[in-house]
Amino acid sequence: MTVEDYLSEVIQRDGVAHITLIDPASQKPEESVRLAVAAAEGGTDAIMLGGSTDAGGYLLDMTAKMIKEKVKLPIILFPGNTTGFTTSADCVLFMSLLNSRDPNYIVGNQVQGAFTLYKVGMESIPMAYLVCEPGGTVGWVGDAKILPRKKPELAAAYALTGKYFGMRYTYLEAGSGADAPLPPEMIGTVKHVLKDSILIVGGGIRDGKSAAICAKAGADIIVTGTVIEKADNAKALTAEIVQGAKAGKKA
Ligand SMILES: CC(C)=CCC/C(C)=C/CC/C(C)=C/CC/C(C)=C/COP(=O)(O)OP(=O)(O)O
Ligand SMILES: O=P(O)(O)OC[C@@H](O)CO
Ligand SMILES: [Mg+2]
Repeated sequence: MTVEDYLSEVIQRDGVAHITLIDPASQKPEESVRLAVAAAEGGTDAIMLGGSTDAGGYLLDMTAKMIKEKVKLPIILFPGNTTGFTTSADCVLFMSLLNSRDPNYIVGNQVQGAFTLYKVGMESIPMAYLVCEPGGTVGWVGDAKILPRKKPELAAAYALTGKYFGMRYTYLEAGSGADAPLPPEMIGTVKHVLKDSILIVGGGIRDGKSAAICAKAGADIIVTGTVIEKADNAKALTAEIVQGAKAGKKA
């Protein structure tokens, strides 16, 4: 089964899926494996690997291989540039930062990576990546024209543009470690125009309650990274966030 079909099944079954983001550059591969195992035990649905600085290469490759040995969940690449590719994963989010001012993040990195992807034949999912306020490191690195939280219709216009380009996923990003998750009004406005297209929401989600709010507002997939990397008990916190999201969707 493709990763895309697997995630669609999870969303069909539970209303929402949860993905754990691990930045291979933030810790040694052994520590990333420990986090991935804890997240899997806590009920996450997939592992995503990526970072906006020092995005890939040897550490990414080692981390993906070692996680694959211990965790049965799909490993999805979330590349900051072409170094974010490794054949040791199952799928890549082939994304365009649509609200970037830098053509390299809209299409340039993708052109550089296209033939690698063609030759290895890895599954890829076309995705509109939209960086919203505050935007964090990725907003700076990706030279984004940050989408204001109080103007959800601007984010919705970008999301529709991605959809009309044929992108099946849209990722509404507040930036890793954002003080607060994106407002439900923004998530709801974007999901309203996307209809059946998949909406990922991430950045600043730290507990079950905020995961529930994002899911109820319209997120199909919730991503958490920073909190899990910093948690004393990554398994328990993942379980709280996963259960919060899934219960929130049904509420
Ligand atoms: C498809 C290909 C080959 C490349 C895509 C290139 C694009 C569009 C990149 C977008 C801009 C960018 C730098 C994205 C990185 C996304 C990412 C992995 C962010 C999250 O990483 P964390 O480690 O949580 O946070 P940091 O930002 O602190 O690293
Ligand atoms: O690290 P956090 O704040 O959970 O953000 C996750 C993800 O949206 C970052 O790309
Ligand atoms: Mg990082």
